[in-house]
Amino acid sequence: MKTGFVTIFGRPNAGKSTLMNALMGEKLAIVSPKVQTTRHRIRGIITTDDYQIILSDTPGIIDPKYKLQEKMMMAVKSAMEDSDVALLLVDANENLEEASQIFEALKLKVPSIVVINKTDQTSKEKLEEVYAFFGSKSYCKELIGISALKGAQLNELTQAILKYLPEGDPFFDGEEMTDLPTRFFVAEMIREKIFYLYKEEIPYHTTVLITEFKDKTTLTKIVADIVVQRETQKVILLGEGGKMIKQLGTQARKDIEAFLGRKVFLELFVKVRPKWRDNEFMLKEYGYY
Ligand SMILES: Nc1nc2c(ncn2[C@@H]2O[C@H](COP(=O)(O)OP(=O)(O)OP(=O)(O)O)[C@@H](O)[C@H]2O)c(=O)[nH]1
Repeated sequence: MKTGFVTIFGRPNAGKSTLMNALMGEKLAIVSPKVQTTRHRIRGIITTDDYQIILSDTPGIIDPKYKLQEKMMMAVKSAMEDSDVALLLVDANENLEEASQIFEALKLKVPSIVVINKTDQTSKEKLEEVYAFFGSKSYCKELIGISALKGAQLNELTQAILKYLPEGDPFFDGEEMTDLPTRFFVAEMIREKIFYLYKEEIPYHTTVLITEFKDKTTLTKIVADIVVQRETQKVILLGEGGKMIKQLGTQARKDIEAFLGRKVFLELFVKVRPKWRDNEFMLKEYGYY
């Protein structure tokens, strides 16, 4: 059996989370059109009779400006240290030179597959240019074009990954899909809705903390704090007469119900915690290690 750790690296918005979900056939990682949606390393486990791939989605690689972003980059680093294969994901339409510089700077010691994403919205000529560009790079063991969104060429990608995975016994039970707790995904689903519903900086100043999670006979009761940095952000989150937070709650609850497969009672509170993104203690409390 082939077993090993595969990490998806790439710049913000390359489509890492979309690829992770497409390979898993399940939505584990949250996705949004905004950059820096992913803040943690998220592990998904794919087990078949022939292989176990332990896939990691990582935050987009950036130059950190505040402590939260430093933590995000530490998540990238820790994923780097225990991978057998790296997927270097690039949006076919992004700046290739900048993407390549980042891949080079990772100084990966493991085989790297350059994965060109978003081929569904890329012209043939442009794709040829991208292939030629990465094909000549020394870190590129293998080159493959996909569309994570449309699910194109994913079998080919899996076959390419398997070529480089070592033989070994599975690390996880075949039934397990992730090593992260349910609460984590619930908080992420709320966070995803914030990325969709609120404009500009709001999602970047916000985090979500699950404070209560109780399975009752007919439903699961979930209470969460939405943490922001300033009073003005709290006002925006709530919206006029609480309109926005109500919408957020309804949308998040629907996703959580589908995820848990049972009815959910979701209660949301907005808390102001000045400068939480730069506070080591609060970052820990909110799950950023
Ligand atoms: N057209 C097209 N869009 C895609 C594809 N893959 C991802 N996207 C879109 O690109 C955007 C970013 O996708 P994500 O999966 O959140 O990207 P990410 O790399 O995880 O982003 P960060 O969290 O910023 O690191 C979303 O709007 C996706 O729907 C693709 O193959 N084709």
